[in-house]
Amino acid sequence: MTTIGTPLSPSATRVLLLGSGELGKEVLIALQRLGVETIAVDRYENAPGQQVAHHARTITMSDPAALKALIEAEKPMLVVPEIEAIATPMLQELEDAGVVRVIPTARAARLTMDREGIRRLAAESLSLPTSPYKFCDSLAELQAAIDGGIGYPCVVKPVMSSSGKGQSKIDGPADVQKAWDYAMAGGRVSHGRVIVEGFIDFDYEITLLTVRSLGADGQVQTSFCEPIGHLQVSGDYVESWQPHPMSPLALQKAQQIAQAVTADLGGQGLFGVELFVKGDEVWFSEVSPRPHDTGMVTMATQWQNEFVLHARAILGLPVDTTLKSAGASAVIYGGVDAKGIVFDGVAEAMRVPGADVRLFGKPESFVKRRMGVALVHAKDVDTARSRAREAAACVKPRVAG
Ligand SMILES: Nc1ncnc2c1ncn2[C@@H]1O[C@H](COP(=O)(O)OP(=O)(O)OP(=O)(O)O)[C@@H](O)[C@H]1O
Ligand SMILES: NCC(=O)N[C@@H]1O[C@H](COP(=O)([O-])[O-])[C@@H](O)[C@H]1O
Ligand SMILES: [Mg+2]
Repeated sequence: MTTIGTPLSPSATRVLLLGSGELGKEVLIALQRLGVETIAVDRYENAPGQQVAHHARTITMSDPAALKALIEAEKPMLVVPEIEAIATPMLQELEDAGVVRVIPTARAARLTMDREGIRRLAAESLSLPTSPYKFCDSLAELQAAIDGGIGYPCVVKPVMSSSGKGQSKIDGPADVQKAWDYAMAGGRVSHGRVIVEGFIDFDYEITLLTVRSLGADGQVQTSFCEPIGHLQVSGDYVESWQPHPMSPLALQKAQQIAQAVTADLGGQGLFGVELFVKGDEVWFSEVSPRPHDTGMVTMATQWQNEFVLHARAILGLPVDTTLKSAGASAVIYGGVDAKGIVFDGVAEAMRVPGADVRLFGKPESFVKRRMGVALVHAKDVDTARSRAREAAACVKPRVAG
């Protein structure tokens, strides 16, 4: 039975988020609405989620000692990782010692923290279809992996990175050195290791949001949201839409893959399972054991968006993954390198039929930093996509003053 206490009192249900960017901010809002006491942690001050939580803490989350000290001091009921770059072996230690429960599990956070853990689990332990791949620790190893079977074109990524940071496509021998150097500069934590993957020439790619929640019988049950289609540029998402049409066979395979990988990772919560699809063929790409950036579209399309679903699932509450409307999201990038920027054109964006805008409130903008998102609901996905692009284009970030 789920019991929720009163925030800021001895009975409080305390939840600590490790990472408080745009995704964490919405999870925190969902938790606040349920009367949960929230602690928002990030690597820098005034992160989006820190602006809406009861408490804000700033630490180096990849430092095991700092992480342990924080969790022991805060004594949360649940620790919810929101980003990959966390000292996950320490989370595992604390979970094993019974100090905290990690969402969905410490093992899931550890395996998905870098590309190697989750790829080996999916391809080698669960025998799920993936692109061919090799892990390499030097430029020479990278070249040997390509020559030894991965071939061209291929994709190189730092083992620890997200949102496409340090990722590039190699079309031929002339690109190899550049891809290696770019990966070395782009990882979240300095690591000399990369994955090189054979390029999958997919028709489309989706995120299948998958929820592990408790049923009335107290057993974990798995539910799926409608597939989310998305468009990525340089490994970073720029547009997403829901529902994405799929053949019955491809959808069935996608759900089977999502079921297998989330069941193995275990625990309760929402997962973003990334899949490539060509005809009826489906490949597993990766999984986030937490809300997914492309899933921001669910703020416009579902009765319970992905953040509400995550909050409810982790607390043992029932979930409903039903679609409310077709819709789309389009990313608003910073466009400038500056602190304390301002946004013009928000009203114009909101005048686009069915449109809404989220500005994340990040204290510092970079040209390619995601600062906001346009969300649109419409009668069909094509209309929603063009309106979301139109709304996002109305918003013009600039240096203040
Ligand atoms: N093997 C591949 N074949 C074809 N395209 C690929 C391959 N690997 C990655 N991509 C493209 O690059 C995108 C980003 O890759 P991936 O999801 O591995 O990176 P990421 O940095 O983890 O991104 P995010 O954190 O946003 O999920 C994919 O969504 C896909 O569009
Ligand atoms: N693909 C993963 C993803 O979208 N993660 C989201 O981006 C934030 C980091 O943004 P930042 O790099 O701008 O600080 C994370 O905190 C999370 O909300
Ligand atoms: Mg991805």
